[in-house]
Amino acid sequence: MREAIMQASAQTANDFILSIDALTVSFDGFKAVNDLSLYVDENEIRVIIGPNGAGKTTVLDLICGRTKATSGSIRFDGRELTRMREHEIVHAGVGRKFQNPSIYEDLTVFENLELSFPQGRSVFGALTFRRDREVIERVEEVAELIFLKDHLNTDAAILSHGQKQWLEIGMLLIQKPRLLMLDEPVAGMSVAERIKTAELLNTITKNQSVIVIEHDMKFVEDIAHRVTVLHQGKVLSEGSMERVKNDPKVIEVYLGH
Ligand SMILES: Nc1ncnc2c1ncn2[C@@H]1O[C@H](COP(=O)(O)OP(=O)(O)OP(=O)(O)O)[C@@H](O)[C@H]1O
Repeated sequence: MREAIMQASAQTANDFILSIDALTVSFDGFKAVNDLSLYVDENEIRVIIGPNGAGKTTVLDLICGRTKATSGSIRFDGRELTRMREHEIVHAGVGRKFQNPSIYEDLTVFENLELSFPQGRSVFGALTFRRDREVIERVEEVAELIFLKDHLNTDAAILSHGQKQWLEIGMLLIQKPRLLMLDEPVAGMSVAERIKTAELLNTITKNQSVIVIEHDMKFVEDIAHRVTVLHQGKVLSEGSMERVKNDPKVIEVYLGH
């Protein structure tokens, strides 16, 4: 662990797409994230696991600017995120998906994706912009990635729970984030949908990095390049799934239950 941090610190910040150093957030004196350091490579899938209340969601909230750090640094693509506002962080290339899908149920799959196309977010309203070839091609490309190419004209309301989750991932992908953060993306999905979601994440990390919070260990094994185990706001263990699942400290506080 110490070795990994020393190795990480020996590299320059630019070697990582995301470098978190000595990050702390205190809520009325309670440190939900406590002197945390975490480094994510380009095109890496990092999975964060840990018991309830370990600070996993808070870390994502800090990265996307929803929660402000008490101290420490979050550098993304060479920029300091702790001083930026939420929308500036989105523009810098960080996409975040929450647990419950927030799609427009009364619009079709095509329209949901079109709405999320960056140029669609004009003051004149997303639905009025011209459906030029670039938008249509990008929507179709993303729909194929998220397994919804044959459902472009389907109302989002009648999609399965898993398809809704994919649609929301697609709405983030269309903005080409360099870092995508997903909070329990396969919760409530069927086994077949979980397998396809793993396939989707493995495909997209050819071009971007992904951080996933997950409790489903089979899914973690299928996707993780590296796993970070959080406990009481700190890194308890980090490395390959194999290494982490055999770490006695991890078994004691998390996997053994
Ligand atoms: N805004 C807040 N104000 C006060 N306490 C908070 C706030 N946000 C989080 N906490 C506390 O910080 C701790 C970490 O919460 P967090 O939601 O990050 O944990 P988690 O690892 O994501 O847990 P879970 O697996 O249950 O989602 C918890 O004790 C939580 O109650």
